[in-house]
Amino acid sequence: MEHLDAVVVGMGPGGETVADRLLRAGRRVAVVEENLIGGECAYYACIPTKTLLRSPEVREEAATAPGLDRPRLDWPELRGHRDEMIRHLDDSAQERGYRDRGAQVLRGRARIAGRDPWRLEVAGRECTADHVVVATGSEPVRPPIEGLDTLDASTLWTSREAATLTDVPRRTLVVGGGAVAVELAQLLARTGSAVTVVQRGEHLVDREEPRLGELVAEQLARDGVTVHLGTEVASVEREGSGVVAALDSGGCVETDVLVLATGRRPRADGLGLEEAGVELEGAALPVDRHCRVRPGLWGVGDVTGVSMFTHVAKYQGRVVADNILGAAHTADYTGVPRVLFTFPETAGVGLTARQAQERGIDTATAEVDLPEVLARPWTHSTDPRGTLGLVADRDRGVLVGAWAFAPQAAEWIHTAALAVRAGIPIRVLLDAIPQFPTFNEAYTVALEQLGV
Ligand SMILES: Cc1cc2nc3c(=O)[nH]c(=O)nc-3n(C[C@H](O)[C@H](O)[C@H](O)COP(=O)(O)OP(=O)(O)OC[C@H]3O[C@@H](n4cnc5c(N)ncnc54)[C@H](O)[C@@H]3O)c2cc1C
Ligand SMILES: NC(=O)c1ccc[n+]([C@@H]2O[C@H](COP(=O)([O-])OP(=O)(O)OC[C@H]3O[C@@H](n4cnc5c(N)ncnc54)[C@H](O)[C@@H]3O)[C@@H](O)[C@H]2O)c1
Repeated sequence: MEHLDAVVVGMGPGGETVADRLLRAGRRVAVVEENLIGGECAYYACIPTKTLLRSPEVREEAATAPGLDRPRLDWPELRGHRDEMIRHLDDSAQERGYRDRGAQVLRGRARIAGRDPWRLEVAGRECTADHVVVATGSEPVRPPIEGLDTLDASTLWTSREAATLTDVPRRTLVVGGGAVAVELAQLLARTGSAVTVVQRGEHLVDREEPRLGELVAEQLARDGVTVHLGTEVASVEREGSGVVAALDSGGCVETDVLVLATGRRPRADGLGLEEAGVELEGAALPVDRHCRVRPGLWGVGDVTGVSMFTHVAKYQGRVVADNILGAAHTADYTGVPRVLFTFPETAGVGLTARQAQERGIDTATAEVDLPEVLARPWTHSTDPRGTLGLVADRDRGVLVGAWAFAPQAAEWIHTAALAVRAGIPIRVLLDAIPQFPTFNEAYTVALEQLGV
């Protein structure tokens, strides 16, 4: 039986980051993937959705830029570009790339078959390793809606089917109100579907500042999306080629497709972890601050349940690779940006005002309307919009959170992300000199409003 330095189980962005770093350091590595090398992100999640959202965004920007007409959207062409971006669901080049770099590529579902040393079984083959990295991602949560089992794949989608869609449904019902629901609702509405969103929570994007949820709801209304808040789908029934969904608030929604966007759960079962003495925390693989589960066993990405983002999976991948290679690295999640690639972009980092108060922080907040205080929104669009909010700790004189709803917020939220992560004093931030005319200038105005 072959012995390796490390086996990486699951080749999404988390697993790929670890494998790449260990291979660069000359380690003997096997990578295991049961579906496509690149993971959910590359084929079914981040890449297709961001690709499909971009053309409608450009169209909107053109429509509000003086002297330009609203361009026509060619769906087959956009879909064709999406297909190229997701490599036509073909990872043979990725497999070849890893083999060329000296990695063993094992195709199939991995199972831990023993420990001391770690022993893995994949499609009837076994190997042992000093290190096993579990990077198996997450899967969609299926809510207990009566009648859901009677729907087939043509009428019941998860984000996977939505992100790889061929034809835009005439009517879509999106169940949920988080990142997946909002991005899909906007992209479907902007490519021609009549979209309804049914969200159980009282706000959209309910992990964020409630004000951000209001702004997102206003935007979806502009896009023609009907949003039901504080509502659940009680039951569904087939009717002809479509579906009728009964709402718990009374009334019903007729749709061609129902998309489940009700959260994701870490995918750690069936790996033989419990048999190896590892107890899961809920569905998540519990890791310490070095992303270690046990000596020689590591967890990376969505499976850890820490924060389900590609950038977090990649960060944890860097942390694990450093620790395996002997450079102790402790993970710190204080400045993780959370972006929705809607138009305008929606971004948050750090704590909401409520979370800060619950932690006993003497909290100061600010909210600025960007067109009121800046030149940039006006040079950018004839329909200038945008809001920036800040959350500060008065005693420490630092930012603990920020949120924004504005063009390009995905980029400039990183100013706040760095400030929160590094604890940059507000007096230093106030003495910074942001470029004129940019959205970044909003920080100076909002920081002054804090009065800290
Ligand atoms: C619609 C949608 C849009 C998103 N957009 C963004 C975005 O814009 N930005 C962002 O940061 N995040 C986004 N996310 C979240 C992002 O996709 C995940 O956080 C990211 O993919 C996690 O990476 P990972 O490496 O942990 O797992 P994954 O990408 O899920 O990869 C895990 C891999 O492990 C494999 N695997 C699982 N079990 C086994 C096994 N037993 N044996 C072998 N292989 C196995 C799977 O086949 C898969 O390829 C989005 C998510 C969704 C659903
Ligand atoms: N741009 C990005 O970075 C991006 C994009 C998409 C997804 N993601 C990540 O993927 C993960 C999953 O996203 P998500 O939006 O599926 O999950 P989520 O947990 O963020 O949101 C789920 C939402 O669905 C609602 N909900 C749950 N059950 C419901 C029910 N039965 N009926 C109606 N509403 C219900 C909840 O109130 C919640 O608002 C998140 O961690 C997210 O960060 C990131």
